[in-house]
Amino acid sequence: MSHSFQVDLRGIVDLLSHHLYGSPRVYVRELLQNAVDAITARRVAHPGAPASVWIETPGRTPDGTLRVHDTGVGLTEDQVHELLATIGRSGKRDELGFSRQEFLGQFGIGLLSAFLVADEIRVQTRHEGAPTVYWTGYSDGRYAVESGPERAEVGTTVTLVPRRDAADWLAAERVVELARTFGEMLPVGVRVDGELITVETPPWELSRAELFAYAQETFGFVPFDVIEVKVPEAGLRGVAFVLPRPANPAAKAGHRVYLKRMLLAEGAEGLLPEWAFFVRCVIDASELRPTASREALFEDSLLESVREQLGDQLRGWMLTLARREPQRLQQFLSVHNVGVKTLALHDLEMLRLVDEWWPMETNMGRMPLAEFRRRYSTVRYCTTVDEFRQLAAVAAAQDLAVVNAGYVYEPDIIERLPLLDPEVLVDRLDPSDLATRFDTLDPATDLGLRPFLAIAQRRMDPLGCEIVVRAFDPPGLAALYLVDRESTFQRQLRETQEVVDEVWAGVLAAFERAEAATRPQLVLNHRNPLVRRVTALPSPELVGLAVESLYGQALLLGHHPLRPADSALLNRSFLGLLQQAVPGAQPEGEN
Ligand SMILES: Nc1ncnc2c1ncn2[C@@H]1O[C@H](COP(=O)(O)OP(=O)(O)OP(=O)(O)O)[C@@H](O)[C@H]1O
Repeated sequence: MSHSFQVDLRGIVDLLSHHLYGSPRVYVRELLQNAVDAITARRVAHPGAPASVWIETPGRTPDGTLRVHDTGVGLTEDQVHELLATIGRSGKRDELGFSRQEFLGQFGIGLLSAFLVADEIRVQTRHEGAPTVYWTGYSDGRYAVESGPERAEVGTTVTLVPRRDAADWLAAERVVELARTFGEMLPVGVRVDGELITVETPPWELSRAELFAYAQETFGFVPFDVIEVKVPEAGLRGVAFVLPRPANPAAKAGHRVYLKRMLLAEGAEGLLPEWAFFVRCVIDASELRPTASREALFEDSLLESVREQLGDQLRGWMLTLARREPQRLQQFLSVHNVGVKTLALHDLEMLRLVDEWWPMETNMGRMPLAEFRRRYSTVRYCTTVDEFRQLAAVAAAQDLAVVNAGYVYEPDIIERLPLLDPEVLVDRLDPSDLATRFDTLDPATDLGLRPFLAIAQRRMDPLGCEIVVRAFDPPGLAALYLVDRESTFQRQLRETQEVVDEVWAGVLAAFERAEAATRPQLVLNHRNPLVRRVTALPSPELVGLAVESLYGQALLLGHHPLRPADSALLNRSFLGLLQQAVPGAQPEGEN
């Protein structure tokens, strides 16, 4: 023997209100949607049939109910039983059960959302050639069908008897606001208490000049540019507004999405590729699907294809700008370079665009990488801003052109340049290579410095640093602390070993190299007058203090991390020098 499921309507309404819909506000959307669909259905058979929807709010009706009237197709008594009173049954599917493309609704649950704000829903409806039917549904699951006076016109009136605690949701002001939010782009005129809330022209049909005004009114900014977008296979048309200010790449870009001209979401995600965070879109699509709550786009292969095509269109806009208005492209890049750089990591065209147009900081002035290559052939670069700041002037003085690739994605972009042209040479600057370009001293001077170097090296030994004296420009720079990449790695390795347990420390030890091969260098500049005086100091104690101070200053200048031993040294050398400098202090060796 077979039985039918029993449905507890209260449970279903609870499910809808707490788990499906974000807020009771959606009741306005669902009622508007049903009214518009009914008009669409009627116009299939009678294209000239009247098409209007009007809402009366409780303040305007004699019994304090909210009424939604439409001139749609109406329902017969049989349809009322089948469609209104059966949850999950929709008149908007074809014989095979597929949702029909011309309608907004598809799930057969929308009307239930009225129970979020009403205890009782009344439907008075007349289908062409059939008597008027009166249906009343209660939130406890009962419903009644009756006959009554004939409606003058074909169509439907849905009446909501407000639930006491939901009266706010039905107040005139709120209803106008919600009807406008959801329905202002609908192709059918909608009035609330006599006021027309639908717009004459939707944004995707506005002229360029009007679009700038629209963006200002809707989003509160004057866009950098407006881009028309289109994906015919999804019945999608719309506009992308380029933000005039940088957007946070981590913040999800939300777009105003309409499906068949009904608002789906003001902050819909997933419409554009993630990198396209520099635009806000307003689009309408007839073929994209909503989730059941109608608050987000359903993720399917069509949405994926839309994302790809919209991404192509935005990329195309940038490339056209590069060709026709390079100045404007540079302005755009100065605002949105992070987005474009992200794109350049995956896309050769974008890489080319960054290469040609994005002015990078270099120690020879700002210029795009392409120009840098034309002038200096090899793209030599620093990977941190600190390293660049420390070495830029010294490198320039040795005629070594260096790019500051210390900002996000720049090293990866530079490393990808050979994909554009295999001839391109890129080279990450190893600071210790710089020292090989410095001049060595003549043998006599070198010999004379031996005693000084012996004392200085003893002071540097506990710090694991090698001291050398070279001559280099600019003469104003007394000392440089140079760490090659390998020793930076080794230092990090040692620091990690100190904090991990024994097993890991053992594993990491396998990577450790002999210390001497990779010691950082403190390079003193013999062209600097102060350094020359320091090398000539008679007192070993003073030499030690001076060398320690130069070491500390070089560390600070290069923004190198200070270990506890370095901080202690800085402190000691500063106080030591102070003692030497302040008259009346204890003489050397008596402390
Ligand atoms: N104003 C109306 N005029 C004519 N028929 C209506 C009206 N409102 C509802 N109906 C009928 O009742 C059915 C159920 O409506 P309901 O809003 O619950 O679901 P739906 O619109 O089909 O789908 P969805 O859940 O996606 O909104 C509709 O398919 C339609 O046939």
